[in-house]
Amino acid sequence: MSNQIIRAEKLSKSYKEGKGKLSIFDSINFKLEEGESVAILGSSGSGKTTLLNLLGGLDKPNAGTVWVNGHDVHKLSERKKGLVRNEYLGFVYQFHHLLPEFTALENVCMPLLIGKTPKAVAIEKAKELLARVGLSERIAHKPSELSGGERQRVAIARALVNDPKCVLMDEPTGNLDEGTANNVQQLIMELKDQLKTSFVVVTHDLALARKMDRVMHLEEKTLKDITEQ
Ligand SMILES: Nc1ncnc2c1ncn2[C@@H]1O[C@H](COP(=O)(O)OP(=O)(O)OP(=O)(O)O)[C@@H](O)[C@H]1O
Repeated sequence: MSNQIIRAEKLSKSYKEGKGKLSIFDSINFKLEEGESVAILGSSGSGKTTLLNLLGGLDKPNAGTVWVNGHDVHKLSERKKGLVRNEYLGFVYQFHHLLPEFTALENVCMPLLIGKTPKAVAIEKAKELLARVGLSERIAHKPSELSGGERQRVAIARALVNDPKCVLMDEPTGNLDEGTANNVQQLIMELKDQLKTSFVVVTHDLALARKMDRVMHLEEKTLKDITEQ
């Protein structure tokens, strides 16, 4: 039997616009199996970030259902939704969203400490992840003392520290120069090959998208599988 990490059915999203509404998409379906990677492409403003936020339980749809590992996320209380997110999902954003006053190590520890993991265990796990992304020498640096690519590596380590079933990435290479973007792209590909984690990657980068198991295109309010095109 297939093991679906994320399933979305008949998702619709619109925003209020004056007296009317701005419809972003209508009745979208999406599914992601364990270990599978999916890229979401689409022009600017087509709703990619909005879709990712709905899949991750960060924003509510106007209609439709999202299940994360079988949990109907938008029916859960905020507290339970937070627990489901923390247990099953990791997030990487275009702008790393690291906490500026904390070191790389402390930033990566944070999801574990929120999940009540003992501090010594959290530190060991965070060090292991920082080594995996090639930052053993930078664990005591604060975000302002790291390069853009290094910050994004810390953000990826933080997203993985809870052993999530799935990592949702919103333009993870979008804010980086070409060389650094290639470097981070390479890391994502290594992690995809080494780990059992599923990935959903919103990107404008066709080369990165083509390396995922499936490629989806969000356009004119619908989501199409274009893997074979
Ligand atoms: N909170 C909001 N209120 C009103 N409109 C919004 C809101 N958030 C997003 N939008 C609109 O929804 C549309 C989709 O935005 P979204 O950020 O999902 O697009 P995107 O495909 O990720 O774009 P980009 O590639 O430029 O990041 C845009 O037209 C945007 O202006």
